[in-house]
Amino acid sequence: MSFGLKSLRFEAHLPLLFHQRNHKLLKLFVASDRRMSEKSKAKVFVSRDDFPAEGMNLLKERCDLEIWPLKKGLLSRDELVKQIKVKDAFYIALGDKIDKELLKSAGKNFKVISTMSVGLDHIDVAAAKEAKIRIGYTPDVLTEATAELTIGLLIATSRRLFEANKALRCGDWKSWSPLWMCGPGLEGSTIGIFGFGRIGQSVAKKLLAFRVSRILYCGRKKKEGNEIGAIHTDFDCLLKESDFVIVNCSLTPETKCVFNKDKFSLMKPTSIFVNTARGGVVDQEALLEALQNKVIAGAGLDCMNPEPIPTDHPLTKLDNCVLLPHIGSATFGSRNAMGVLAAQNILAALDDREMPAEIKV
Ligand SMILES: O=C(O)[C@H](O)CO
Repeated sequence: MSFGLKSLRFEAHLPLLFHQRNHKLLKLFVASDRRMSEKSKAKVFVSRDDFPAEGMNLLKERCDLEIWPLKKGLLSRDELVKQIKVKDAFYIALGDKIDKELLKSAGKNFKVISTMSVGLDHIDVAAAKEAKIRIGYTPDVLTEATAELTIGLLIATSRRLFEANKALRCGDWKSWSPLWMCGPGLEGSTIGIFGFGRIGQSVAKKLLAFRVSRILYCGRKKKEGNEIGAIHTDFDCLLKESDFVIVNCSLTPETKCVFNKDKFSLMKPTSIFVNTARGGVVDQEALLEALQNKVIAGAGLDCMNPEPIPTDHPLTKLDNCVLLPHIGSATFGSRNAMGVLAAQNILAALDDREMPAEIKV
């Protein structure tokens, strides 16, 4: 009986012993797994140290980050060459140029470039594809912010907000004056939108609230305007007919410098030109001349060439030109969402999963 009891007691301890042994094994396994995953953590190079924290924190959980400190100055090409040899991924932004030569230096583990931008003109996408390197970008999350800024710039330019503000500060506001600081209004006007993708369409929808009379657009998308009554037209017709010409296309070899001297000369002398896309779409010298010679009435630019534009550039001297430092997507919400999406793109690519926003060529 007692033997039986002992044996029973012994047997009763068995699961415990088994559990303890397994627990030890489990602990060993977890430790070695942790060591392994630490050893095999993906190496990500981050091109500047002021990206929004939420996206960075997502990456930090799973990757070893090497972050370029801006106090060392802007990132050099040599540094990128050094980094692409030894990293698995790049987390970059607009100023970081990724060309074919650089991609040739990519090490065997390099898998993915994630840019915190919707524009891809700083990346040689075809060369990346050839090198089997995936590219993530950040569409959609900045559409509304950029469209809002476009409307803001349109009004700031046509209604001469910066000029009026400067005049007030200089003491040039002597009295209320019937025609002082007048400009064209949006109501009843014809708007021309060059590039009718996500941002162009959002700008068009917002403009309906201003009771514009017609919205013309040109670009590859021909039917997208139907729903809101916008009219697809050819480029020259858009320039000739519009009171406001808005650029919302991406910069590609086809759109490079499409706004040149000939095209500005087709526009109305009263028209306003607004660009929230890329400076490279415009022949800037031709625009400068058009503004100086009053071929067109004014321009509002959120992007130019180069960026930053030198502070003594002749465009900065013109009262009929409003310049903003590429802030189209600069709302807290958009920039944060862009940062998170850029991080999610990297994590997905490192796992060989579908990326939330991958550019396919
Ligand atoms: O391409 C982009 O994302 C914009 O130009 C910056 O937000």
